[in-house]
Amino acid sequence: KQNKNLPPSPPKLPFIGHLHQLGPLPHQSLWQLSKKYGPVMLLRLGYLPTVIISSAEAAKVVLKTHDLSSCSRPPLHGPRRLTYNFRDLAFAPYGEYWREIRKICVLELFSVRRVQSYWSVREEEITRLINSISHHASSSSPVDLTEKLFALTAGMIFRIAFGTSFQGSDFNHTRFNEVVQAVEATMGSFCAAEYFPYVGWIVDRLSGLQERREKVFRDMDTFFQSVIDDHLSPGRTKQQHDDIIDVLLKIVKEQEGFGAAHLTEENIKAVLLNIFLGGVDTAALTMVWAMAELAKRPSLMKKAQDEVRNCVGNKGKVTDGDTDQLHYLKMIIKETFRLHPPAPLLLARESISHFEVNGYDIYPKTMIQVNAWAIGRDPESWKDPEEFIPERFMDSPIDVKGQHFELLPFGSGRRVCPAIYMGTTTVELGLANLLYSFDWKLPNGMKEEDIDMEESAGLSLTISKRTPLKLVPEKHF
Ligand code: HEM
Repeated sequence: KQNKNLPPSPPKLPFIGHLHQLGPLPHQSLWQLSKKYGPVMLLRLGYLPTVIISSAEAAKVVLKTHDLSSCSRPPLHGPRRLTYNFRDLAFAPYGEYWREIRKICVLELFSVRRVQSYWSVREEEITRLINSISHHASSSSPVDLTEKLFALTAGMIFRIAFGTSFQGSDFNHTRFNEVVQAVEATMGSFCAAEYFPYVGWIVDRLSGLQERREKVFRDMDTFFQSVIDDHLSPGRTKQQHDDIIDVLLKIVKEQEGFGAAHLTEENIKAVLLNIFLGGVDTAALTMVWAMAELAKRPSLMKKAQDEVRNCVGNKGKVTDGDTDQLHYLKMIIKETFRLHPPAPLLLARESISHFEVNGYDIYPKTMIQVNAWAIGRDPESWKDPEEFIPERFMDSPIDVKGQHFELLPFGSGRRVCPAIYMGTTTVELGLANLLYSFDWKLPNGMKEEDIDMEESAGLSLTISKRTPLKLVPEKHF
């Protein structure tokens, strides 16, 4: 194409293209590159043409103006096997199947009504968390908040999906955690076949990746199948509320409300995988980063505690209905999402048809990565972008639902996270209870500036804090 106007690119190396530019924290390397090459940049990752978007303005053009042209997902080798050949929601290409499964998930699994019906699960799991932290408070010993908050979200999602708690189930939750972690590690592993067609699979076979992926797939499949079989067994006692497997099994049985495609148990397992990958890490990471930012700034911590304690009084715990009034806490959460979006590059998209961004041509089958992490730090959109200032959201209309392109923790457009309500409810309730029930001190000898705010390196879809957050709780209520 003679007249094509491609986005700017850094110099590339033969064969590997720009892969060497990615570094251990790809969103940070891409942010640095965007300062030189601009908010719309073209990279070649091996053979894969990839456009990186790093400003709110360009993100709006891609995710809003040209949402339809850019809303597919690249058929990556990493997730292919683990999602039963893209029979899930998150990695499925755009088309009839994705539209139908998305409709079901939005209406049946993530609706406000459904999420509210799980209020008792949330409250019981939070009570369990508070009780376990109270043990540390009585001995004034530091508590590993990273571990506790991951246990909280895993416990909630496990019960919401499977209708039974870790404690009351026949399923070994240590085994379950191992399976989920192995899936995440495999998805995040460097996969040569992604970038080098025809020859990459040889590298993956030699490095053992293919074999590891196959093993992880078999473990995950066996686990999900045993839970499904348990739900189908005639002797099973019915729970008060349908869990996610009940809802999906009903749809598979009746095949109702689903268009041309035929749903099977494989689709249930693939969607369950999305729920575990999407639901556990994201909310836990957000709470860990928020507590770390507050521990660094005791005056903000005190302000948030005063708000929640004044609002809830002596009730003993914060419940679902209370969080609506916690305006300062909501500002803290937005500020945490701005500086620490759990999925810094969202999920990769793939263009379906030609369109233009800032005058540059984007051709079909181009991978598109929106760097939400870089956009949250863009001085064009934010004053003092590196500072943690929740008050910046006072009297501001900016929210996280995908309409304000300077703040995109859940993405935007057709592929926006379908579980925003579920995610924010968990984060709000978890943080509100931690702030209500305890005062938080730093372990002996540690100063605010000693708190490690570095991110852990890796190719995984989410970013965590490099070191676990350990704080000493003092019981308040
Ligand atoms: C703080 C919590 C959460 C954050 C920050 C978050 C973030 C995201 C992001 C950035 C995307 C990609 C959006 C895009 O491509 O434009 C996404 C998609 C998705 N999320 Fe979430 N998420 C959260 C909670 C959850 C939960 C609790 C679930 C399920 C239980 C979930 C399930 C999904 C699914 C299935 C998709 C794929 C949607 C599609 O491709 O059509 N997420 N999420």
